Amino acid sequence: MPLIAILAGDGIGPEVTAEARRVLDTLGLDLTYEEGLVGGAAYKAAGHPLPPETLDLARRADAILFGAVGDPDCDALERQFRPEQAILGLRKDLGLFANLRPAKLFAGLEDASALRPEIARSIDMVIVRELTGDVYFGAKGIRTTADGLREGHDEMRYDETEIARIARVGFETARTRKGKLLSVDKANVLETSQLWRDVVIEVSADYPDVTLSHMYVDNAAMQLVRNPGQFDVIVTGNLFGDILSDEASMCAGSIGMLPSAALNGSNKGMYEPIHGSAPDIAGQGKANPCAAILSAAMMLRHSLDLPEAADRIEVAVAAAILGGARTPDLGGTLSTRDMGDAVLANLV
Ligand SMILES: NC(=O)c1ccc[n+]([C@@H]2O[C@H](COP(=O)([O-])OP(=O)(O)OC[C@H]3O[C@@H](n4cnc5c(N)ncnc54)[C@H](O)[C@@H]3O)[C@@H](O)[C@H]2O)c1
Ligand SMILES: CC(C)[C@H](C(=O)O)[C@@H](O)C(=O)O
Ligand SMILES: [Mg+2]
Repeated sequence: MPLIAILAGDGIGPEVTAEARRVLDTLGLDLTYEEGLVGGAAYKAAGHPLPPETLDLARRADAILFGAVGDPDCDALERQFRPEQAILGLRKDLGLFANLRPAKLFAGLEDASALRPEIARSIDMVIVRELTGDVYFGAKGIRTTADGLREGHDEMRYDETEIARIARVGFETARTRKGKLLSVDKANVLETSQLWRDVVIEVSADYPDVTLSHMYVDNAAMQLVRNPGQFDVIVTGNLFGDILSDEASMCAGSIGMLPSAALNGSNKGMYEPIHGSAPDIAGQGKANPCAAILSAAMMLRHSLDLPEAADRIEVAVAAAILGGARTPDLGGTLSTRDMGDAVLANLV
C-alpha cells in the first residue's frame, strides 16, 4: 500500500494539512500515512528542522504532503537551523527539480482577485518553476571586503543540463495544454539567463508543436497583472518562479488557493500549498485550506496514478467555491474547518 509522509510543519501548516487529510480519508483510498516533524516544530522538539527520522520517512514514502515551515522565533538562528532549511533540504535531497504551480481562477472568485473581474476570469496557467538551483543553492555567505565592509553574496548559477531538464518539463506541460510555452528570464543583464535562453531554444527543436516565446521577468511581472490570459505555461528559474507564483496567486483570488507539486522525474513528489506558515493568522482557524486540499489532489494525480480521485477533489473545491464558501482571505467568514466541511459536502 502506498505510504504518504505527512509533514505538517509550522503555523497554519498543521491547520490546513488536517483538512487535506480529512478529504483524503473520506475518499476511502488504500493509502497509509506516517507523520513526521519538520521545520520550527522539529527544531524545538529535536534540535534540527529536518531530523534524520523525517528525512528517512521522506525517502521511504511514495509521496509527501507538506504543510508549511517558518517560525518567527527561529529567524535569528544560524541559517542551517532555520525552518526553511527543511524544505530546501528535502527538495535537494530528493532531487525535486520541477515545481508545477497551477494558477487558475475558480468560478465565483472574480471579486476576490486583485484584478478587475473581466481580467481575472482569463487566468489559467501553470508556472513551471525550477526548484533545486539558482541563487537558492549557489555559494553564499556574508564576508568582509578589503575595506572592512560586510558584503553579502549569493551566486546565481545553472548548468545546461539543469536548464534543459526543466525546459523539457515546460514543453511537455505545454503539450498537454494550449501548446504555448513562455520562458521568463533576465537575459538582458544576467549571464545565467543568457545560457537559460540559449538552452531553452536548443531544446525547443524537439518540440516543434509547442510555440515558444521569451520575456524578461520585469515585463512578465507587469503582464501578469495587465493581461494574465495571455499565459499558458511559464517556465522559469527558482527565484523568479517563487516571486511570480505569489503574484499569480493574488490574481487568482488568494494565496490560499494555489497548490503545487515538486517532482523529480519519477513518480515520487512533494505536494504543498505555495503559501507559508502565515504566523499572522496561525492558531486562529482563519487559514484557507483549499491550497492544501488541491495539493492532495495533485499528489493523487502525479504520484499515485489516481486521476479520478484527484478530479473528485478538484470538482468538490470548485463546487464549494461556487456555492459561496469563503474563508476570510476570500472575503468570507468561514473557519478553516468550515471550509474543509464545505469541500467534503461537495464530494461526489
Ligand atoms: N513552503 C513553505 O513552507 C513556505 C512558503 C512561503 C513562506 N514560508 C515561510 O512562512 C513564514 C511566513 O512567510 P510570509 O508571511 O512571507 O508568507 P506567508 O505565505 O506565510 O503569508 C503571507 C500572507 O498571506 C496570508 N496567507 C498565507 N496563506 C494563507 C492561507 N492559506 N489562508 C489565508 N491567508 C493566507 C498570511 O496570513 C500573510 O498575510 C516565513 O517564515 C517564510 O519563510 C514557508
Ligand atoms: C520557504 C521558502 C524557502 C520557499 C521558497 O522560496 O521556495 C517558499 O517561498 C516557497 O515558495 O515554497
Ligand atoms: Mg514562495
